[in-house]
Amino acid sequence: MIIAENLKKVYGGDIVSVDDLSFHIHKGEIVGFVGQNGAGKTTTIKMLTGILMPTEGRVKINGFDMREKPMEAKQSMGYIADNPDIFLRLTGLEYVNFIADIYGVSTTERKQRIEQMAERFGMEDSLNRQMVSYSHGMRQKMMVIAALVHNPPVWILDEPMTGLDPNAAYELKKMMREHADAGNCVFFSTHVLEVAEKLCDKIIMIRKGKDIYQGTLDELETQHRNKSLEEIFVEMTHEEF
Ligand SMILES: Nc1ncnc2c1ncn2[C@@H]1O[C@H](COP(=O)(O)OP(=O)(O)OP(=O)(O)O)[C@@H](O)[C@H]1O
Repeated sequence: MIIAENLKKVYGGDIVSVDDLSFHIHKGEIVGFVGQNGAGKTTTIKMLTGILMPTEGRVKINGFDMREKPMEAKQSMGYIADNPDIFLRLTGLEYVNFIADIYGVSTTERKQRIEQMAERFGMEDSLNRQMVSYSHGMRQKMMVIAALVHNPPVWILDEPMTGLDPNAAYELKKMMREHADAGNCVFFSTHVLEVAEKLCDKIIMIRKGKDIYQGTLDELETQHRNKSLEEIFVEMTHEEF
């Protein structure tokens, strides 16, 4: 459902942020994307979502090539950026309706989805307040609701748990599992290794823009006997200064 082929991104002519990165994410999978600060996770996610054009390589979402069929590719995905501080003058409901209008979601469908997700995140009573008055976590919850209001098959989430309280994080993890189990896929970046450990079918670990591991956590732990994921991560992403 997500195909990244030989992705490369060079900023300003000489900063190689992502370098020859390839992966496939299939139906039914939750895949965690991990790596140190500055490893190239957000840059990769921006290429997957069509926000940034790759310097080299290509992206396919749900069978649609991002260069040739950008509208179809984008229609197939729900994307949560790493910063929820946008459109703060709108109320939560106005923001979600604005996104639902862009995707052409019918009134009945959006009402049902907004109500259902607002209830799961405990946001029912805050939908009519301006987002400027929200806490960071509440803004993050609205980003999740808006990103999923068109019921996209492919979810691409950049550090989605940041700022969420334990209840909301629990709900989102449950939603991710339900979504994958229904024959869709979820790709998300995280610094929280316990989340990756508990939730993901596979992980992709990158270092300086290159992948250093792709596969299941079981395989990784078998390769590094008697070590925790944290110890393995530190060992594999360690840089010589
Ligand atoms: N607009 C830009 N111009 C120049 N360099 C950039 C730009 N955006 C990112 N970079 C560089 O690309 C590299 C990867 O950055 P990126 O934001 O993709 O990392 P990340 O893995 O998401 O990091 P973090 O975990 O801190 O969010 C870093 O060296 C960063 O400085």
